Amino acid sequence: MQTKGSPSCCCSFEDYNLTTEWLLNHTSQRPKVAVICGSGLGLLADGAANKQTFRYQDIPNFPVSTVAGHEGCLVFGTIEDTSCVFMQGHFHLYEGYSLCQVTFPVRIFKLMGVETVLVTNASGAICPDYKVGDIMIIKDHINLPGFAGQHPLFGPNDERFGTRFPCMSDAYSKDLRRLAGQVCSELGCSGFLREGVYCMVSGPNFETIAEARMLQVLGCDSVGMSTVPEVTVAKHCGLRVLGLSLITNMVSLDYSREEKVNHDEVLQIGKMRAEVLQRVVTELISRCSINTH
Ligand SMILES: O=P(O)(O)O[C@@H]1C[C@H](O)[C@@H](CO)O1
Ligand code: HPA
Repeated sequence: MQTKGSPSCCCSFEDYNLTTEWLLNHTSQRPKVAVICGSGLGLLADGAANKQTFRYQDIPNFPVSTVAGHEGCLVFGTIEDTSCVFMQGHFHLYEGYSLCQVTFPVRIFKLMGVETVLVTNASGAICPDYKVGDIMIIKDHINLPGFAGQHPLFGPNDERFGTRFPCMSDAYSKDLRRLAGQVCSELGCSGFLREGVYCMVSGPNFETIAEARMLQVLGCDSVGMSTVPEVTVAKHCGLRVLGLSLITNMVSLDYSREEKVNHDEVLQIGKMRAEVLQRVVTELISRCSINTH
């Protein structure tokens, strides 16, 4: 693979194949569902049985996690009869990875036979009605880095994965969103369930107040530093996507507000909601292949 920071794709089809082959040779699992765990949400894998864990550093071509709250492990397992793979920790532009590296695992999952990707993250609330601890089903996203030329599909298009100009108006599966709503209400989460628009910024700094106000005007309900590249690449290669965002902090929209956000707080809220999110994810996986297309 080329060095970090390439402006366009730095991973060849051979790179993807090599990693896929390595994983297929090291596990008997053939996952149908992949779960990408956001900051502080690695515990989502705890609901799986028959677990087999690989450290990212031991998987050929895999990037490694450099951020607290991202364990850096790929966990295979089963939920009921569904074979799944969990990424305990994902990759970010702000770590110095190219978007091709950030999204590398998504194409590996596709080549392994995954059909559905469940992406989770931590985000700050722009919508003033939201509360810390809310779970937001992602209805749509704004790819702000994409507007500035940072896009995971920049560069020559590999038709083996998908078309040059993918449609993104239905990136988040309606069926899966409906199912997530149903599962959350059955598990008693309706009181803190939302559906909204997630905006990706590159980070690593949290937003200024002027930036936060701009995001509000743009129609964002929450803001974070991940997910959009993975979802874009997943949609490009025909995977079904569900996105769940945990609201870990209120973004300051007001110069008189004294609270200052920090990453420890983000991780702490993740811990607080990990158990309930784990139940939601486990239930969703056990039902998603039966109830949706
Ligand atoms: O990796 P995600 O998007 O879940 O985590 C958010 C964005 C930054 O990585 C971090 C900031 O606290 O949380
Ligand atoms: N802004 C950007 N990313 C985030 C935030 C935030 O307030 N909270 C968690 N990730």
